[in-house]
Amino acid sequence: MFEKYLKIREKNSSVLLVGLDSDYKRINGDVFEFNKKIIDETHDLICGYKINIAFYEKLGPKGLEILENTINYIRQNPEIPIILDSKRGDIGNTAKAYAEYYFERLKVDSLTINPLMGLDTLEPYLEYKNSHLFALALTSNKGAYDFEIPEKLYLKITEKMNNLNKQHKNKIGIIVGATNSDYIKEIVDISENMIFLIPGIGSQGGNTQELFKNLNGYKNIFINVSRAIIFDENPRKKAKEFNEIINKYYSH
Ligand SMILES: O=c1ccn([C@@H]2O[C@H](COP(=O)(O)O)[C@@H](O)[C@H]2O)c(=O)[nH]1
Repeated sequence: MFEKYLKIREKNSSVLLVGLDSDYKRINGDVFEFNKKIIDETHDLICGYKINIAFYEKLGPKGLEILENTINYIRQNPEIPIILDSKRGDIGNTAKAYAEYYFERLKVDSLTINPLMGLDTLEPYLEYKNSHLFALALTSNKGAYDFEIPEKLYLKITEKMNNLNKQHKNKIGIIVGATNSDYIKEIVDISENMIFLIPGIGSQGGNTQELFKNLNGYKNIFINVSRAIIFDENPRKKAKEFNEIINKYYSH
């Protein structure tokens, strides 16, 4: 996934990660056709797609079929990284079951995980040769102020993930929210090569200029935008606009 990321970032001059949070309640018609249109309109402007599994699980078996069809459709262009946002975290035996579905059957490039239960819960995923994980570190919601920020968990998680990333040769990244970007400075200081997956720009109101000030030139980033692109009346135009704003601050 790391190599794929570097290649497409350069090819498309983009760090934009479009989120397929395709809530059927906001879609008139077929969810797969909706995704297909977004992918057709944006594939040359993006650095990857993030698919949040919640919007597919809530449709039951049909939703999982749409999820698989969407992944297969994106995979027709094997250069594009696919991140499954499932925020899993469980004991090894259960993590192994998740890993089988995500990496053997769906064959996604990366998965979001919740590292709260400890490093042993990540091992089943890392056994796969080409697997990659994004660990929640500093989330974009106000609840980040309940535990992550006051207990400095975001720094402890970053430190552990940075070490793990060195051991596992770029198979780990972290999630850091643009809405709490003041704390990103400290994260940058202790991160070496990990990719940051950054949600919070767009519908959640994160400030792009502030974010880049705090990133202080850190290069390995994905900036996720979901609702503000996919539910716009012109997703291609919107994706271009986000890309332009981001590229005002990001030098490729
Ligand atoms: O801290 C986090 C972790 C994950 N997310 C996810 O990112 C997208 C954001 O969607 P928008 O529509 O651009 O707000 C969504 O899938 C979240 O579950 C996050 O927002 N914050």
